[in-house]
Amino acid sequence: MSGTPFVVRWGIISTGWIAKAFVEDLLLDPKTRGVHDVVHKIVAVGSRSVESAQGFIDTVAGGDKSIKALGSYDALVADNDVDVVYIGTPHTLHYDNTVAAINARKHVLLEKPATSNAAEWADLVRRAKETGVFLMEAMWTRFQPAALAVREIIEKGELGKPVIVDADLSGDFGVENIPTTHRILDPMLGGGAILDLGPYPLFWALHVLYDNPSNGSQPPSRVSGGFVKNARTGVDQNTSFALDFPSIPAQARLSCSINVPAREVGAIVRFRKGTIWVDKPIYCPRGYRVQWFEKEGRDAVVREETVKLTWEGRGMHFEADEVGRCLRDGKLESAAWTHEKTAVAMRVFDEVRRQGGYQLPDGVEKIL
Ligand SMILES: NC(=O)C1=CN([C@@H]2O[C@H](COP(=O)(O)OP(=O)(O)OC[C@H]3O[C@@H](n4cnc5c(N)ncnc54)[C@H](OP(=O)(O)O)[C@@H]3O)[C@@H](O)[C@H]2O)C=CC1
Ligand SMILES: O=C1OC[C@@H](O)[C@H](O)[C@H]1O
Repeated sequence: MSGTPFVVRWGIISTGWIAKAFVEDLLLDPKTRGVHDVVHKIVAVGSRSVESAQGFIDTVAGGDKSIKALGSYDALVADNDVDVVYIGTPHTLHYDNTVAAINARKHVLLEKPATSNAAEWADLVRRAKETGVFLMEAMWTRFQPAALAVREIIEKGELGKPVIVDADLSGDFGVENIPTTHRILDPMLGGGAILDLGPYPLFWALHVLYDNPSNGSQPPSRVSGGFVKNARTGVDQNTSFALDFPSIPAQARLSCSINVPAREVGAIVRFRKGTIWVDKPIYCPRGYRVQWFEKEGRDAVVREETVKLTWEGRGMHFEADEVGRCLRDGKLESAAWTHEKTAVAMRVFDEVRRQGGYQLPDGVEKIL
């Protein structure tokens, strides 16, 4: 492919675990994944302390002197060389950090879950549109090869319509021993399974069912959820939620837990004429298996295919490339992971928390 690649000039907010993982992927040469139209440049890293920003640049970016170390998030969003801000702070800070970035007229990619609740997200979308900046939740799974392949299989129609999506994401965070101020346990930081892990089982449901042509972009007609709470802080610990999509008709049965490891099979999509098993971890599957049945209602397997996918890096660069292309093309929203999909997700989380009786402490949600 010829032509000069579009340069995306990133400013990074925070220096925690995910910021490191994202930046490591940004630093990979896009050509290693066959991408020639977009390149990524890290312009600045903003942290609550300048030492942490510099330490991050030293350890993650080899001390690259062209990257500015900034001692506040305000300085980061004010930097004239930054086009788009990546936000990797804990969930309940996403809203304020994004408002600051939008007010500084920066485009934004913000980590999942987008916000603490649906009202905050709706407000961010309104602000981004009014200001004319791009905004996307960093649902990286949507842009990875496995999600694209599953979409293609469904569109071919050989398996018929999806009937059941069964997906779980769990992780054992050692909840008995970690400090109660850890982001997975602290209600002030939106702790618990639903907001941290829930976005991924929900992603597979939205990708397969909400986005299914027979659904006509209808949100789930019913959300039924429940959970066991963590004894130390009261955040949701073992959580399940079911979503009905009557126009298909289909149902998603989803779950997430913070005190057991991920199960062997990540997501299972069941059709009348076959099944797709998505490998774990469901946030970044590097393979899947498909079975075709003899005919509808007969589960004799006539064909089976196991696919393994490989790429360099973790897989966050795929979403970064999408951001670059949207900015290059002057789009304010990704057609693949739209504002509305994030809105549906946030409404589901609100409803599951409401049914389970998990209210964030007063003042955490900036808009109710
Ligand atoms: N897409 C994915 O695969 C993943 C996404 N995430 C998402 O990323 C977000 C952050 O998670 P993670 O990186 O694991 O968290 P970490 O605790 O590792 O990092 C969070 C960073 O946010 C900054 N921060 C600002 N205010 C606070 C505060 N009050 N308490 C703690 N940190 C603060 C700090 O950076 P500084 O000191 O530089 O200001 C800190 O290092 C979450 O929303 C999570 O859902 C997390 C893991 C994987
Ligand atoms: O997004 C995530 O994916 C991986 C999990 O381990 C992490 O807690 C979560 O934030």
